[in-house]
Amino acid sequence: MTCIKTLVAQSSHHNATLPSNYIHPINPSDSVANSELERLIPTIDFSVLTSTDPAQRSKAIHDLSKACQDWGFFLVINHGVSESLMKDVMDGCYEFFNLTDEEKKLYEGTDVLDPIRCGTSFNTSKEKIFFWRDFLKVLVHPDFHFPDKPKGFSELALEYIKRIREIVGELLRGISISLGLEASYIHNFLNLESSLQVFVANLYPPCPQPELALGMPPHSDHGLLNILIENGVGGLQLQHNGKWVNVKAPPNSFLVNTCDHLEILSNGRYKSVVHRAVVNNATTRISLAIANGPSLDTMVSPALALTDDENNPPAYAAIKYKEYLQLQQGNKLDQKSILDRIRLQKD
Ligand SMILES: O=C(O)CCC(=O)C(=O)O
Ligand SMILES: [Fe+2]
Repeated sequence: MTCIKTLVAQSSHHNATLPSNYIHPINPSDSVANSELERLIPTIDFSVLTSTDPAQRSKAIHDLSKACQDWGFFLVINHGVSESLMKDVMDGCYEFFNLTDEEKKLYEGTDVLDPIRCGTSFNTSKEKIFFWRDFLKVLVHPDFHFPDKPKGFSELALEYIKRIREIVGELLRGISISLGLEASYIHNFLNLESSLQVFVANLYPPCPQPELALGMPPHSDHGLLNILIENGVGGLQLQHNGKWVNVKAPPNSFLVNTCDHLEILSNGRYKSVVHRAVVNNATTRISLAIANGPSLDTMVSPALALTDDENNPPAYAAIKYKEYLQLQQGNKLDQKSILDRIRLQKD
């Protein structure tokens, strides 16, 4: 399967049209919201969340709780990760995608749980219509794997994912408290000492007919929190009250979305947000998402303290994270289809 980068390089620039196996029937009800809504996306100031002043900290936890409940999405600012590390790791992604097809072929992988996998679309073995996206996915925690090219990329990535893990740890402490649980509840219950972290770099080259294509379909993510940065070219949209809201990260901020296992753990209080990536015909977009989940062999179920048999029965069946991940990565990416499989009927 040819990656998009090569496909674009091979096609003539004049009168380029989108190959028919990339044309998606666009749903006309998929309306894009006006930019007003975009300005309402919540922002969490990380320095306030980690403040030693209890009043400041509880205000930030309250904001975090509202962001998770109302949006499933927020920006994080003042997180302490240096601009140069963020830039260097993004440059590494760019250089990785610039390796030759032969070099990248070494990292292709065959199984959805292979530690290093690069490819195109989402899961070409299950798709008839493809997405305008190339990717690199690497399992980087609890064991660190990484491609050995380009030179120096692996060291940068290791430093970056460590910092992300610290930030995710703090966010999840705040989220535990906001759910009325002990600060360390999520960490202990989901064995975050050996949490799964996946490094996902996405490349969206310019597309000849962007209105007919999609970079990624509407979907939610596995895991707890996904931390995303991008190269200043917008394309991410999230679903909010039935509309698609464009999201663009202000320089040096993180885009954070809540994922399926937080929805399960919170018994539906914090729903994973559906999002997609659209493409453009002018500029290459790169995004880097770090997926942060439970440890692979954890059975995830709604927290006991958040359920009761009478008014609030468990809304999701318990499932091992590894099994969920295999289902999500091994099928077509489609809305919340895997979460829907484990929803329990409410009478
Ligand atoms: O590139 C983006 O903005 C979205 C990426 C994404 O949704 C993912 O990697 O799961
Ligand atoms: Fe995603």
